[in-house]
Amino acid sequence: MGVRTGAQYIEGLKSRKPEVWLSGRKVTNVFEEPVFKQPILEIAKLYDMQHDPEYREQITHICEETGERVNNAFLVPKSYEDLMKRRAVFEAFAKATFGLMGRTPDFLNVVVTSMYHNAWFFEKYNKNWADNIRNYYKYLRDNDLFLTHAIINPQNDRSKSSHEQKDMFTHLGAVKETPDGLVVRGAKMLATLAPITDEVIIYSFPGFKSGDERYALAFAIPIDTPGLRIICREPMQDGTRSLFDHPLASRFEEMDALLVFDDVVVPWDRVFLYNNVEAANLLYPMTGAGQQPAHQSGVRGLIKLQFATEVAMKLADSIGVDVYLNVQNDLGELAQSLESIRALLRVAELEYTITEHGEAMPAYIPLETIRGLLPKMYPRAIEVLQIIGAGGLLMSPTGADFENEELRDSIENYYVGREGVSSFDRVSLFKLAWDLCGEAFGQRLLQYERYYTGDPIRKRGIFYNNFKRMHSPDMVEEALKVSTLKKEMAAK
Ligand SMILES: Cc1cc2nc3c(=O)[nH]c(=O)nc-3n(C[C@H](O)[C@H](O)[C@H](O)COP(=O)(O)OP(=O)(O)OC[C@H]3O[C@@H](n4cnc5c(N)ncnc54)[C@H](O)[C@@H]3O)c2cc1C
Repeated sequence: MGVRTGAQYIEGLKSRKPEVWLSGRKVTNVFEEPVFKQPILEIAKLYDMQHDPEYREQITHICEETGERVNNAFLVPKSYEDLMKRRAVFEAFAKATFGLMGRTPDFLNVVVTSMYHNAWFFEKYNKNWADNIRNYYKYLRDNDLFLTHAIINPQNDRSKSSHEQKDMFTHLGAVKETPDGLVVRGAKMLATLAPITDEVIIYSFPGFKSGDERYALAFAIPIDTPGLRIICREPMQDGTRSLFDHPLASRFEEMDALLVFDDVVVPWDRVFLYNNVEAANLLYPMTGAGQQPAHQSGVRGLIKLQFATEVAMKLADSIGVDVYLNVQNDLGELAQSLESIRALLRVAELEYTITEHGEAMPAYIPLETIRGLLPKMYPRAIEVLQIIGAGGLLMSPTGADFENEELRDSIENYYVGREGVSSFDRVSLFKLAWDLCGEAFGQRLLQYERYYTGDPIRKRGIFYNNFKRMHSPDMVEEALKVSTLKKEMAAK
């Protein structure tokens, strides 16, 4: 089939009946559910972009194997030019969503593409696993599917490993083997956008210990597989809020969910790894499943930071406070953060390496530096928005107030900004800013930036250990050479 349209994506959703729980009730029709409707339409727009002459050549290519047009997320990058083709789709999708949707289809399609190219890793342990990941990649690519993923065990007792939890199947684990497939039971988190995807892929961050064999798993199944229950967190909007009052929160909410597997049968041809602690721990670092999507996250993070910076600049300008040094200082800081991330991303792309298996890999150090800095820079951008908007963020009337004749004079007089900024423009802008920095929607966006790629504290620890391994302190050794004391002592 090759690239789908938005309508085909929606048809796919309508053809499935996943078990989705939302605020205490079972959702019977995902597409008609108000909470999901607008986010579905936003994702559908991304699928339509693949056919739009403005984007088509930049974000898709003709697949050598099938002759069909497919998304660049499915391109195995072998050169700098290929990395740029992938960047084009990351950037186009991120710009279309202002960087506010992190798990757009390109994210996990890049993960599976990288696993496919590194099927040698699976082959080391089991030939069937390698065949399965190769076939799965082709299935995804040729049907242009949208995945969610759940790679974290639920937060129960973090001081104990999976096999030490009170219940053997609190964390997702294998129950038994059957001729039809592997039976799995237990939970995984935090499957963003799960209700509106086609399939789910399960794998894990490293950290399994001996005794955790049954939890050392990787597989993918359709999102409506019997026994798979999707329990959504409380929604942050009810799907009926006006676009004027909530221009972002009403459109871009990414639902997060806990996945519960109630004796789900995973067909054997969908099992990529099982019962092997070593393989489960090495999957993430050895297959590019961590590093390749960091390119997508870096591009997406840059656009999101750019968006927050632009909103802050426009907000300050609209009420004339950017004449003050303190405000210029805060805005200058955001602009410098933005430029730092932009530069790091370029370095990651320009300093790419080719792995021994022929895959172009954006550079680890700058990508991980982005991952380490954004969880500090983005919350700071949100703080600056709150500081500059101050009380004005809490005085916006609603769209309904604008439409009421009786209030017209008051609204037109008292909500205006600096000269040339009408009350309508000023209030619209402040509402946009409040969605980002005040609404529960905005707080989730902030929490996403802190945690979407794992615990930033442990990530930075891992980064430092890798940096230390890759970086010898030559300058210090050079500086210490001037002292002759060591030689004199050795001579004695
Ligand atoms: C908005 C959002 C969307 C997400 N989307 C997805 C998704 O689509 N798919 C997915 O799989 N995951 C997703 N995640 C989950 C994300 O991967 C995790 O939040 C992240 O890995 C951190 O794990 P945790 O939340 O369980 O925190 P924990 O690991 O429980 O950490 C909680 C606190 O305890 C500390 N801590 C815990 N264990 C240790 C330890 N061993 N050593 C030192 N300190 C420790 C941490 O530093 C942290 O402060 C999402 C998260 C968020 C917030």
